Amino acid sequence: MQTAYPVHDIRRLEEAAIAADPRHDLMQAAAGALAAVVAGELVERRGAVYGARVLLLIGGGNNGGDALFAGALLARRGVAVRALPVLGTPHPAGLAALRRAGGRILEPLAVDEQAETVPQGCDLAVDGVLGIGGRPGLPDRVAAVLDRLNDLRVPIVAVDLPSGVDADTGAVPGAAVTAAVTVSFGAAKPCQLIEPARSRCGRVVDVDLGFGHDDRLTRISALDEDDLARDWPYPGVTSSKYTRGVVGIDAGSDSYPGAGILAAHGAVYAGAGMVRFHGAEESRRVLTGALPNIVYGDGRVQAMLYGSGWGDRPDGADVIAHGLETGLPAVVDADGLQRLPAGGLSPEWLITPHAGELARLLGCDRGEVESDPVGAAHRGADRTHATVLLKGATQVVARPGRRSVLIAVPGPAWTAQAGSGDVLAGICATLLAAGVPAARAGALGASLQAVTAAEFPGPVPPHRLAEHAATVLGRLGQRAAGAADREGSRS
Ligand SMILES: NC(=O)C1=CN([C@@H]2O[C@H](COP(=O)(O)OP(=O)(O)OC[C@H]3O[C@@H](n4cnc5c(N)ncnc54)[C@H](O)[C@@H]3O)[C@@H](O)[C@H]2O)[C@@H](O)CC1
Ligand SMILES: Nc1ncnc2c1ncn2[C@@H]1O[C@H](COP(=O)(O)OP(=O)(O)O)[C@@H](O)[C@H]1O
Ligand SMILES: [K+]
Repeated sequence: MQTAYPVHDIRRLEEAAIAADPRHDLMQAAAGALAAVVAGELVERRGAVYGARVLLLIGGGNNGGDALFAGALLARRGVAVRALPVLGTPHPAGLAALRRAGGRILEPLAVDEQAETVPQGCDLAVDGVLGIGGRPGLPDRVAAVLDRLNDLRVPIVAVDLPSGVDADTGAVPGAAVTAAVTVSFGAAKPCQLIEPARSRCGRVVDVDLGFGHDDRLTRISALDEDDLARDWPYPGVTSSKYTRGVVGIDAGSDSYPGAGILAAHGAVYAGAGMVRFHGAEESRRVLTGALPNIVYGDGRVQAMLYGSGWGDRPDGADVIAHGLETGLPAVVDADGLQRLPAGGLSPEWLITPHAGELARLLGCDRGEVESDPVGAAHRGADRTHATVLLKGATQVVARPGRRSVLIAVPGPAWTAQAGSGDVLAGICATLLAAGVPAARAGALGASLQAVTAAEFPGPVPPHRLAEHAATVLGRLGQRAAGAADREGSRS
């Protein structure tokens, strides 16, 4: 699990670290770590540090200061360092340090000349334009320099974060750096975890600056495959179908029978103890042949799924309202999302909108949701009183009244196809039926689908991907059992 903090919290952590030890010079520590990473890249890419040519892109804040002090350290190791001020007035002490070490400061040139100053044969560029003080987007003249670096295939090491991205939301609304490596100081920023900024970071090196923690921090916590393997509710030696959980599925319609079929595949292949199908007649006909283990009579159920493929089902709102009265946890997906009770749901319920569906719930544009998925997921949870899994390139889980969020393991965009959402809803309902709390169910379910798509890449249809998820769970379960055995033999 990796945890990022919003910029205002990172500033608080910095202040606390400085207050705790005023002599600890954070900028020198940052610059030292940055220089070491750049040196490592130079060795990897050209075999030696000495004699390399490095261009520093310098903005007017402390991010530029980090780059200048790192440049001074590199110059002392025989690197030909040139600094190009591209924004604002460069950090004066950093400039002086670079000069003393033998680095060259290029004249800030006229708007249309900046791009020409990128030297031929430049081995690497350092992006010290903007850090956590940056507003997203970069002026055209900086974009021109980046284009030139890109044309010359010069790799960029970003200082703290790639300049131009929105550090808190992960949005990339204008020109921005695409880094080969990002050297991130003190704590991870949300842009390291949220697309499209995440892909702009390249390899991330986290540098510890001795920041502490406190309970007021907003945590943006990203699951990894180890978390998925450890937290999945595998059957134990004494499990029965009831302890594993009975999933009730009310999904599909005569117009969209596939959704019911796909949701049932998701539930079965995610390991439900039993699946009771209460959905469309048309879906049933296929399911009896395809998945003969599914039952159709009324009986015990531990979690429900409503809404996938309902279309314009007229009694949908009543079905959900009745489900709420039973007190069982449930997933509400797709068309069910337009039929939520005015009084809201419950935090034990998981709703699974994509950006368009959440925008409709919030009465805003899809673009607004996509440009700040964490913020939008919060608003969705607060509005519906339910736990929200916002689907998309980055899958965010938010709980009502809670600022911290979970982010699922990222996966390839192969899952961006009709029917994936239905399978995912079935997977999440299985987790609820097994007793997993709604937030963890959303994060684990989305992670399983992503990890499966990464392991079985290509245009695999969603019901086949569901089958592959069973294979992945088998593998993860063995790994988790092995890890538990090793842990047991140590203690
Ligand atoms: N404060 C600390 O304790 C530490 C800070 N460090 C560095 O300091 C950075 C933050 O420094 P700053 O707060 O000075 O902020 P930045 O270096 O991100 O730059 C802020 C400056 O750029 C201008 N600016 C912002 N967005 C712009 C845009 N889109 N176009 C044009 N100009 C824009 C602002 O007006 C401001 O003058 C961190 O990212 C990190 O690199 C490190 O040295 C580690 C310790
Ligand atoms: N760019 C992307 N990269 C990775 N996964 C994606 C991307 N876009 C969508 N997904 C995932 O694909 C699935 C699509 O679900 P959804 O849009 O609800 O499809 P449907 O409702 O048609 O079944 C979700 O799990 C979503 O998070
Ligand atoms: K930067």
